[in-house]
Amino acid sequence: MDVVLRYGGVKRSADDPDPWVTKVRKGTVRRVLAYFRPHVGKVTLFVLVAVLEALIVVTTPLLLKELVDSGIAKNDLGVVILTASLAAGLAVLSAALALVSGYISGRIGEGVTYDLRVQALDHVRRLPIAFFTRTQTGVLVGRLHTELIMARQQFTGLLMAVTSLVVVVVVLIELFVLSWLVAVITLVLIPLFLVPWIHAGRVIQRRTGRLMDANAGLGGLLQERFNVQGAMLSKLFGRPSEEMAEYTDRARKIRGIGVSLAVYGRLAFVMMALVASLATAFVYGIGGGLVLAGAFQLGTLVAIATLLGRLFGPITQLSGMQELAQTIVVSFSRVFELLDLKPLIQERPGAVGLARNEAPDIEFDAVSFRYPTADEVSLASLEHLRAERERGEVTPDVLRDVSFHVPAGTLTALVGPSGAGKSTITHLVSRLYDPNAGSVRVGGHDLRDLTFDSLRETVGVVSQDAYLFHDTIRENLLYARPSATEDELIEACRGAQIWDLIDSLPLGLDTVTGDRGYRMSGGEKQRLAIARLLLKEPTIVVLDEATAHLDSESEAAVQRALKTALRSRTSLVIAHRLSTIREADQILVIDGGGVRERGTHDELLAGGGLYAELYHTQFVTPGSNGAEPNGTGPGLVHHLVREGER
Ligand SMILES: Nc1ncnc2c1ncn2[C@@H]1O[C@H](COP(=O)(O)OP(=O)(O)OP(=O)(O)O)[C@@H](O)[C@H]1O
Repeated sequence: MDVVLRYGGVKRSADDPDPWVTKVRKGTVRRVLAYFRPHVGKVTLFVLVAVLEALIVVTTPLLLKELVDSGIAKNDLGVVILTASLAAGLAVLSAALALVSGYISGRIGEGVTYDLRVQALDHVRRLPIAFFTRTQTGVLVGRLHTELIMARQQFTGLLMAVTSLVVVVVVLIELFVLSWLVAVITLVLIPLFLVPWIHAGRVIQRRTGRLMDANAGLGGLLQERFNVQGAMLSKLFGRPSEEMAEYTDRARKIRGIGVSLAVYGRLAFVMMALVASLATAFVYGIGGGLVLAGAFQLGTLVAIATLLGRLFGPITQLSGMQELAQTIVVSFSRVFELLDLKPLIQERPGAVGLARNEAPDIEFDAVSFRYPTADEVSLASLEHLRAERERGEVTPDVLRDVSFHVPAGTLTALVGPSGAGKSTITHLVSRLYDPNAGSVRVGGHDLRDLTFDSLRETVGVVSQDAYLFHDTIRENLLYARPSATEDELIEACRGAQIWDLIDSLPLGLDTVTGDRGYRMSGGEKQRLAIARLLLKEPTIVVLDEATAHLDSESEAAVQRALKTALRSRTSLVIAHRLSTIREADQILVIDGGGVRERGTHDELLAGGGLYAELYHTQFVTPGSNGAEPNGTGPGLVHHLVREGER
């Protein structure tokens, strides 16, 4: 049977949209325990140390008993010194053992969390791009990082609770041996002591869950708004006062929960100390009477009082044990949820590599494609909006029966209206997605038969908005080929027409590009991306030309860089510039998910179809931006876009 738990163990209904609600599947506990298997040696050692610690806890009161009854009462200084020294020695040993058990529990907790984290990171890395397009980054990072840190902390608590269990059992046995009456009274007092503690504990647990929600909410918002693109959008379009009000509101909520948590935390400890003191006073009262009545000696009373002082701490730890265990199971099951997500795109066993020496051709054979639905690729709990999923989302066909051939070493330009499917075609070439019908072949091999490594080496992609890591130019370039020498880096930068700029910077290749490359201009970023591509030396280039207007100097530089990049490679270019379109060996006019026209610029013009019609209205009619002597400007494509939107 499936169990629905709120993070931290409070039950909620199954249809509760709270992101902290997690369905814990049957068998999860066994799966969690499996992670302890490699650490069995350490767990055994930990239990042994716990038993030793418990034995010290119960031995010290016996020494005190001897000190009082055989030393002080019988006026024997030797016994007093011996028992006091032994008690001091045990105290030192106990402190040392506490350190050892802290170390072992840390090693176990960290070890188990490490294993799970590495496994999860490796798995998420393999998930298809569709997963990342659906998932809210902040929530994913939270699950792989923050929640696991929390689980690790709970581990330490749980292992401490194991020590406490041993201590409580041993102390109770000794209490019975010393005085069954006091032991029975203690057993009666324990529930009295536990009720307020458990109540405060539940409130704390609930509010901690709410605090995590609130923190995650603010964290997600900040991640979205404070990255460069978010900050830019908010500066250009944002409503500062409303945004500030939202931050303040969320921060206020966190403050409110934080204060109440501090109060409840303190209250719990005050209550614990109070009940423990009351119980001790009570036991002293009864025990004192029993000593006077001659039922037992003073030393026994001292031993009992000392034992009691050591009983309540471990009991409080034990009371939280179940919730700690539940929290661990829930955090693990949230990671298991990710691990159970099967990557849609996988390398098949026996996949082959492509020969690297010459450029292969590309062939689309009756390809149909629709983007995967949320249910196929992601988890509802990682998506911010779940409306689509709840409505039983169906995704429409984006490509229908697309067939074309890009001969080796030639350039094919894709043009067409916005949303026609051009980018989707390029995604299929780099196998970001697999087609639903038909096949995409490179060098005669279906992409699904090739190894990922081989495909990555063969296909190089330059997107419109080139992504750069927040690192130096050098590191960004080396990402494509870590073994590249300084000379190779410079040569690639020269080929990409970016070397003069880099050379003029005070730090040269060691200049930091800024978050997502925001310190570079659009043209510079694209040229850096081209340099990265040149270093990688792919035999197929997939390029999405920038639509943004560059100044004529950058424009010319990008064009020259592209010439180098595309030379003797098989190229598929989403073309936005007339110069590229004119130079293409073949133009495919994509419309409504299919190839509407195909041919060279001259053939298509001569054919008098849509392309020709658009070319004439856009470039030849009086008053248009016309002849475009340098062949730049996205006029034709923009016109095609408008046509597609009509
Ligand atoms: N990740 C995605 N998930 C679902 N649908 C998508 C996704 N990406 C694109 N689409 C849809 O697929 C269709 C084709 O999009 P695509 O990006 O291929 O068009 P395009 O021709 O490249 O357009 P543009 O010139 O505006 O970039 C569009 O209707 C788009 O909304």
